[in-house]
Amino acid sequence: MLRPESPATIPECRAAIDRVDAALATLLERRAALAGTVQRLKPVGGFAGRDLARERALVARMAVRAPSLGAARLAPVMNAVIEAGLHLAEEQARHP
Ligand SMILES: C=C(O[C@@H]1C=C(C(=O)O)C=C[C@H]1O)C(=O)O
Repeated sequence: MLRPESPATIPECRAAIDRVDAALATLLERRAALAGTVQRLKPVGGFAGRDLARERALVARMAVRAPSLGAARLAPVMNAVIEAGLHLAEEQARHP
């Protein structure tokens, strides 16, 4: 995890945001790889095997760690993340 910072100027804030985005990109890449492995292991992978109950549960767990955003704001973010992973997995299944 990145250590918390309290930047005071716009350039400092933007530099701190860029550091967070770099960490997010690394985590998103790792997440997509793990979610892709799950798609290959599930009896029905990809969009056809979507598990909305699990998606709601992971959003609820994340909301505990991100209380300002809360589940309602995290849900569309994670929906986009999950769908990006499913699109990638389906593409990789078509072109291994
Ligand atoms: C990864 C899975 O497949 C899908 C993708 C998910 C995800 O990216 O977190 C969650 C649930 C499923 O819709 C899974 O079933 O665990």
